[in-house]
Amino acid sequence: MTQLKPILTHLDSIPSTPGKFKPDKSSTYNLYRLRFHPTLFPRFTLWSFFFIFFIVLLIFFSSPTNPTAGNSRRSLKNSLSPSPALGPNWEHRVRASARPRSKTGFTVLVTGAAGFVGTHVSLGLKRRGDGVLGLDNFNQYYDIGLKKARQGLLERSGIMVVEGDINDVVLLRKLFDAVAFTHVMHMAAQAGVRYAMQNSGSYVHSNIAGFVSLLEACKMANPQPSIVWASSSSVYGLNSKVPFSENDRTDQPASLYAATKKAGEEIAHTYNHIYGLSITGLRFFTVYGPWGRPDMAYFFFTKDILRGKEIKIFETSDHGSVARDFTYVDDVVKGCLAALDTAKKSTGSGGKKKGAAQLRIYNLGNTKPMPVGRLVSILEKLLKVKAKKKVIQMPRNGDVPFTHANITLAHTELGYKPTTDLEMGLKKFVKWYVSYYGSKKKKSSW
Ligand SMILES: O=C(O)[C@H]1O[C@H](OP(=O)(O)OP(=O)(O)OC[C@H]2O[C@@H](n3ccc(=O)[nH]c3=O)[C@H](O)[C@@H]2O)[C@H](O)[C@@H](O)[C@@H]1O
Repeated sequence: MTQLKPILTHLDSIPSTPGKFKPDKSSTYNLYRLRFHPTLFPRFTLWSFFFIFFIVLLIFFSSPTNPTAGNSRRSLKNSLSPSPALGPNWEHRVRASARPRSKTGFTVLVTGAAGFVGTHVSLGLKRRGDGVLGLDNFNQYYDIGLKKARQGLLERSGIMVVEGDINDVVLLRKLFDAVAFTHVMHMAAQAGVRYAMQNSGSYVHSNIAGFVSLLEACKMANPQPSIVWASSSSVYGLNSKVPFSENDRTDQPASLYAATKKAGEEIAHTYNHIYGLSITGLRFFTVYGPWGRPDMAYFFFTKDILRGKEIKIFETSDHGSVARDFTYVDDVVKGCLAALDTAKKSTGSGGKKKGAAQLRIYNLGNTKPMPVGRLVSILEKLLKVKAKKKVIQMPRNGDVPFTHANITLAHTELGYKPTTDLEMGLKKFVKWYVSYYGSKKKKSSW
């Protein structure tokens, strides 16, 4: 993002429509002279060749026809670009945002703070008096307008969201220099199961390289923070034993997304083992709710039902229903905060381990899997619109036929107890959706 700026600034001075370009007199005069001066002709040809080549390059790098490619280029730029000049005023705001209300409050860095769960977790922490600093790269995976609106929500609660990528090591160092974070709530990720078939690089960039970059910053910090991060139910992959328990095998992921989350769990093990970082991974089960992600089925089904557009309901190859353990976001937030509250301190400092540290994994699900068809009929009832449904066989796109969480461990150790059923959760979602987009079709760009 930061490296895009100079290019965009430059582009600002280039007319978008050549016909609208009004060169000043001197340049017209010079061009005139260049064009008709016989000795300068070869130089002009060379010059114009370079100019056109440069313009083509600019167009190629600044206006991707393929948002996917644009995304990965943008992420790459984020990681390579120098951080913006971050002055004393910036540091002052960063510190103010991260300062807890009481001495016992936590000082938390929330990555992916403008994301769906990141926003809710940030608000939950702030509400109870913890200091929260957000970090988000505002990538183009889905409507940036929605992310900016979430940022507005956070800012109104006194939470600053720094715009930057977890791969930006200079920025991370600045943040950790400015604030002694007691905890890191790591929610930043390339989410979505099916999109991995379009943009594999962004999963590696955010979920693997980005995670390592963040852990590097945490390991060097003094004191080291405790880390809670978002893993995924997708790590259970093609397992058929239900419900899914934390000690079940997780070695048959069905998507690259799942594979990168599984890799994250192994990476967490390494940083815990070598550097004494206290790390807790939370396996979220299809989290939904207000301010949700437009790429998720419940969200775009709502949009399409309201627009009278056909929706596709996946079924298994033997015509069985596909089911998910849909989990309401407020329940997940409670699990996240409980994980933070029970996290022990990291034992190392400045890159050196001083003793064994805590390493945990928990399922945060609802324990009541629902067929996708049932999700759709609840939406139809709430929206008072009949959906145009088409049942098709689940494409080979990384989806798994069902998920079902065993939450005994989270219940015992975190006191986690989901209380929102799908009807109630979708009712809250639809209420938000209609207030945000209107009951007709407002521009949700997914
Ligand atoms: O639990 C998780 O770990 C994952 O949950 C969701 O992934 P998913 O459960 O696939 O959620 P959706 O993409 O919203 O799909 C929900 C259900 O609708 C189905 N579906 C999806 C799309 C569609 O057009 N039709 C359809 O029937 C899917 O097969 C799935 O059963 C999130 O998108 C992931 O980021 C997250 O990590």
